[in-house]
Amino acid sequence: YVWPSPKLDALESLRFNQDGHNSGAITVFIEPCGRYLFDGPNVLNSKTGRSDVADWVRTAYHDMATHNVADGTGGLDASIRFAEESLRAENIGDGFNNTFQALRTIANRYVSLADSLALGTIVAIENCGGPEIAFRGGRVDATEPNAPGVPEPQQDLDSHIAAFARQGFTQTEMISLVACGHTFGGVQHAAFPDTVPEINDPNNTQSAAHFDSTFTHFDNNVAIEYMSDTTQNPLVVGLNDTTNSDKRIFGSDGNVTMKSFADSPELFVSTCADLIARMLDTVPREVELTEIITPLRVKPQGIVLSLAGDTLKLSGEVRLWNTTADPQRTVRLLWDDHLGGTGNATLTASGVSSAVAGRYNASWYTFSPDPTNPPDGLVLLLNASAGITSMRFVVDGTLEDQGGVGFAVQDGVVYSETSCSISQASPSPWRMDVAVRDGFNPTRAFLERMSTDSTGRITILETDIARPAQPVAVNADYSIWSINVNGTDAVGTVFYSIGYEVDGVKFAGSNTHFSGGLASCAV
Ligand code: HEM
Repeated sequence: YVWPSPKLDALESLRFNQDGHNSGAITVFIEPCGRYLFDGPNVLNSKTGRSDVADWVRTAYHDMATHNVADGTGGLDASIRFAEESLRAENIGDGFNNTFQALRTIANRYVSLADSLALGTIVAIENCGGPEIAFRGGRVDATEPNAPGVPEPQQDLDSHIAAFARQGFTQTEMISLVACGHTFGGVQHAAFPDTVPEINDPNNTQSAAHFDSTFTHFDNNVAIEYMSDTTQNPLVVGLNDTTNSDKRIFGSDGNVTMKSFADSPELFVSTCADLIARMLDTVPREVELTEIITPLRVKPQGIVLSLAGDTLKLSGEVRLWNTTADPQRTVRLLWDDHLGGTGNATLTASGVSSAVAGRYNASWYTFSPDPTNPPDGLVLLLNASAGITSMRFVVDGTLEDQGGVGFAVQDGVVYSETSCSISQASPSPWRMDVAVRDGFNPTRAFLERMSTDSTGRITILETDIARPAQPVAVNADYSIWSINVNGTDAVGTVFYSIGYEVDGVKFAGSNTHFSGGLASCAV
């Protein structure tokens, strides 16, 4: 895709900025793989017998398992967040709540809760020994619970085959997908007291009986231990044969599939990569997923423009995919302006990141002319009359301009540094000044504020900024539109971006502002 595309940019960042610079939003919960959210931030390897990875993978399956291929209902749509669904007997346990407590933090206006569940599952599996999994975005959060339909261990083989067929999977795929999932985690005493006894182990305080000996990591031990009769899988060797669903499922083709997985880790890896991707891409019929998201080779990030008098301040970074730090590399930014001119700056290395358990690396460069000297050294100063229309990069002499289209930048509506604090009351009212470029002619400008609706979906509330009858010119090229932010809207924890509409097309603000640090309007 071509940058900028706010939704794909946001999904791509979560997908591919996994560790290191500008990353960690997901991996903080699953590195190391023995982490468990309910332990709090200081415990690296849980002594509960639980892990976030296992909770997320199980949540993804249970959320998807409501799908009905015949009528296209159900699927991965975060409907399991509704208490009515998560409290059903088929969804016993606190793992679903745990999962959304963590992954809700990465959801935003571009990333639905369902996409965050898919992203979390993929990033967790990739970083805990598993394969790279193709990711598509665009899942839509359900507004109500789905019909029941998650398989339960006491059900017979025929009903499991029928349940997976309804979800869109053959019997062989059922065997495989259960093995791919049950390489993580186990069965807990609290949820299944008749299947799993209490064991009073200080290193397994929730008495979890694990499916294989490497329960925080993806590997084919679930198959090796099953085939060699050394398995402790409580759904295979449980005392109550009625709940030995893995035994019935794994053995249902004479162990052909499980033997093939025990014999070939490569086959297990490739089969699971395909089936987990299909599981995550099983969505209600009306949902259209994006293409598989691949990393942009050169990607600007965090581009911010603001106006201060006759100067436009530009800050941001660029990520060079598939590169490592290299002091010899030179990266230059060229920007084209409204007057037909071009500016340029040499960028400074700002960090490195990695993804998919270190299989990919990226290096980052900041636009800051002098990163060690804030605040002035952090921004490039552009002449406001000339402005900016698009960017290009030159990496070691090679032009990077997205095949000639450049990296478009919009300077028609920007935050103005004349924004100010009206009073020190608490919450303290403030005035947001928005600078609108003469001739840009937006039909509307508005404040955007992230909110959640009654079903927990992220929405954007808009407040129109009135077009002034007599616009105040801030310089020869920009006029100010203002809005006062008062009352509870002005509390310092509420952040606003600036949206606008041109020729019937809405543009979202990319960076946020709040009352903190503003000078007094009176001065
Ligand atoms: C017939 C199908 C299935 C049955 C009957 C089944 C049954 C179970 C049961 C009883 C548990 C214990 C839950 C608890 O104690 O809270 C469990 C855990 C788990 N299941 Fe399944 N499962 C099935 C399919 C799957 C599939 C297809 C996946 C994913 C691809 C999956 C992933 C998991 C994971 C990761 C856990 C561990 C959760 C943890 O340790 O917190 N399961 N499953």
